[in-house]
Amino acid sequence: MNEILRPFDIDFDLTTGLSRLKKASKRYLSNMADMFYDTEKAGDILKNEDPLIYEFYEMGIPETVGDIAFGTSIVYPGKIGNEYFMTKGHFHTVLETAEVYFCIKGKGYMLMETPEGQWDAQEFAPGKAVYVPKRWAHRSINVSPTEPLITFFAFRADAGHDYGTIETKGFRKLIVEKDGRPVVIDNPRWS
Ligand SMILES: O=P(O)(O)OC[C@H]1O[C@](O)(CO)[C@@H](O)[C@@H]1O
Ligand SMILES: [Fe+2]
Repeated sequence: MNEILRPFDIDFDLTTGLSRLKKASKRYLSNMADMFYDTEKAGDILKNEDPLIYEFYEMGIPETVGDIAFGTSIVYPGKIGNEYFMTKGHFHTVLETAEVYFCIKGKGYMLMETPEGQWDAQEFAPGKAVYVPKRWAHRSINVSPTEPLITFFAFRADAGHDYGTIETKGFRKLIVEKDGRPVVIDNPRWS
C-alpha cells in the first residue's frame, strides 16, 4: 500500500538555505570531478582539498504518483578552472515530468537541454522562478564569486533521476567565466 504522509512543515533559512530540522545531502568535488570539463584542474585541486560544491534536501517524500518532492538546493561559490560550481544535473527518469525552481538568494543560471539537442539557460536572481519543462535536463550554476545560490525546487515525486546520460555525455553547453563574466560555450568534451 502507498505510504500516506501526515501534514508537516519544515524550516529553510533564507540566508543559508539550510534547515535546522533535517540533514542535507552533500556533493563534494570528489563526487563529481569528471563532470567539470577541466578534469586536470579538478585533479590538482583534489590533491590538497575536497571542496563542498553543493548540498540539497531529500525530504523522504514517497516516490509515488500524486506526491511532490521539494527542498532547497545550495550551490556554493567557486570555480574549477574557469567553470563555475554547479550541480551534476540530470534528466528525469520519467522524462515527461517538469520541475519548478524559485531563487531565494544568489545569482546564477539554470542550464537546460533536451535529448533532441535544444538548449536554454534561464537566469536565477532572488524572487525569480524558473520552469523546467518536461523532457529538459537541468543543472544549476552559481556565477556569484561570493554568495551561495539558493533555490527551492518542487517536482513530481515519482519522476526519478537519470544521471547516466549527463555523466557520460555531459551537457552540450557549459557556462564559464570569460573576462570576468559568465558566457555560454560549446562543451569541448560533448560527444
Ligand atoms: O540532482 P542533482 O543534479 O545532483 O542536483 C541537485 C538538485 O536537483 C534535484 O535533484 C531536483 O531536481 C534536487 O534534489 C537538488 O536540488
Ligand atoms: Fe530534477
